[in-house]
Amino acid sequence: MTAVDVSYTEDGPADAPAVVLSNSLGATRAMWDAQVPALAERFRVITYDTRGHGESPVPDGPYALDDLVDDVVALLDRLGIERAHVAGLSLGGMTGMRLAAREPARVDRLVLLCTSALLGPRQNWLDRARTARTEGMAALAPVVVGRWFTPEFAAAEPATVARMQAMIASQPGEGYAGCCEAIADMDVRADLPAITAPTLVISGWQDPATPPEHQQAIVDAVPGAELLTVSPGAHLANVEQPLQVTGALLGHFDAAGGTA
Ligand SMILES: O=C(O)CC1=CCC(=O)O1
Repeated sequence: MTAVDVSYTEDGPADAPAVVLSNSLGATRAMWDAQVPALAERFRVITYDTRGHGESPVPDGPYALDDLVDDVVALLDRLGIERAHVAGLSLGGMTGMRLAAREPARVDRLVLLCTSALLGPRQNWLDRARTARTEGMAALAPVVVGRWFTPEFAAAEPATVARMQAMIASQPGEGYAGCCEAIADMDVRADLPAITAPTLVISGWQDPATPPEHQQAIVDAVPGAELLTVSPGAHLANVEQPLQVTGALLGHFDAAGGTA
């Protein structure tokens, strides 16, 4: 499949080092709203909607992980960016791992949040894709959002949870299904030793979707990778723990030098 022109937003100084943020399945670039203002003080921040999500094109699925990587490379080319720091959560992290292994010259430093190098069972993803196509996203949204936050956060922040559930429900069924199929066939374990970008891996201690042992496996395989575990935190740890995660992103990317 050829790359699509994904929809994106730029924040921060155009001449600062670039940071690209890649969203999770069922989310849009708005999932990074808590991180962008602080990052944009020092970096040229590009958030985008993964194909099949938000305002990006929705080609017919299935998609492959390499399609999602091709879209990021095309975005970097479109923006004239040779090399960027990259952070991705869950599906975004899968894209980040494959991008960093396949196109090492394009990735400076890497942050992988609440993600996995192999996320089975395959049939579950194919079943979820079928539900998205036949019943629509409103059928999936309540279950999916239940994995995004700890019960304590959900009780304390019902408006945030409602907003996120609405975000999931508004995704195109075909686009969501195509990305489920990309996850079904995704296995980047062999890519991990080839990642040369300095890598920080972030776990949500209470994440039921990609539990911490998935991130530990990534840390064990990526040369020099470091692990940060946030708690309490479930799958969308950047939303539940915005200060800690934003600080970690800044610290990791700043180590390469940003705009003072
Ligand atoms: O939706 C889920 O179950 C969690 C998830 C897996 C990949 C992703 O991006 O989110």
